[in-house]
Amino acid sequence: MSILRRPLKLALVQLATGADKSANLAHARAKVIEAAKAGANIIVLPECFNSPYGTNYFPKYAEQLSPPDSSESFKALSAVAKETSTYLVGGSIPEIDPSTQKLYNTSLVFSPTGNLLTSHRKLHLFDIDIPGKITFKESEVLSPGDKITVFETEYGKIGLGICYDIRFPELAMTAARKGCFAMIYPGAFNMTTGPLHWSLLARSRAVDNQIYVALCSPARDLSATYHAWGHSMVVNPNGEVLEELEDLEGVAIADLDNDKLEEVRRGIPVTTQRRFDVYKNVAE
Ligand SMILES: NC(=O)CC(=O)C(=O)O
Repeated sequence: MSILRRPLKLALVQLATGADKSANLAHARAKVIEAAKAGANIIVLPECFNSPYGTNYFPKYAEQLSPPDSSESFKALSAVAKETSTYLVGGSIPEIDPSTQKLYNTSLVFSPTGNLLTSHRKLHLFDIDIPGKITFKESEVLSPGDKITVFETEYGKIGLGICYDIRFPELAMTAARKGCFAMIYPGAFNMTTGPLHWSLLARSRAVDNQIYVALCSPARDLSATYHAWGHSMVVNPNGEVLEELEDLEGVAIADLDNDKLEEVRRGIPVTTQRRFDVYKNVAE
């Protein structure tokens, strides 16, 4: 059976965001509607699309996601998924768990009827220190998630990670082995790691697993404290970039189909040549 059951249009909304949450939500709604009008079936928003990205902002912008009525962002995302009858990968937002007071970087995914399909809490926290360039420590305020996220759509299964999660090939590999045709990562690389690794990692995860990979960034805002790299992109199972934006706001739309996936897997059959008898347990 095909792992991508029928062709689809995937849209990445590289959103220009600011400090006003309600304005960000309204703007996201307008861009999702624009993408849907262009024929998109699955639409993706960026990491931290309703707030600036930075450890000092997470507590201020955090929302409780249960019950859903308590979250302005949950309601807005669900409503626009339903209004446009599209699958919506709602980027990520800072979440607070009211029972533990812990904060998470969380992505919500909605079905075309506006129902929550799944949520993913960023598994690997972005803690880096590159002297003279960038120091960022999400773990000072955030807690990590503890599960792999794969969701079912009428097109097939999709794996979900957030930004830094892409640096861990085990996650994409596990999702691919569960039958996913794509990995989607809302993300916000920066002016140091963006040029170095953004495209390389997207293409690597695609080639490793012979799947589609999509990365969706906020647009770059030089007045913000964190300068996002932008360059939202869709890569095919051969590691070729199908669509890529620059740094400004925009919508990238790519056509995904099973023929390409099968052609790549037939041509270079690594998917069926794995030697799990030799590397049974990569965690050893
Ligand atoms: N922002 C992130 O989570 C990750 C990132 O910028 C990087 O890995 O580089």
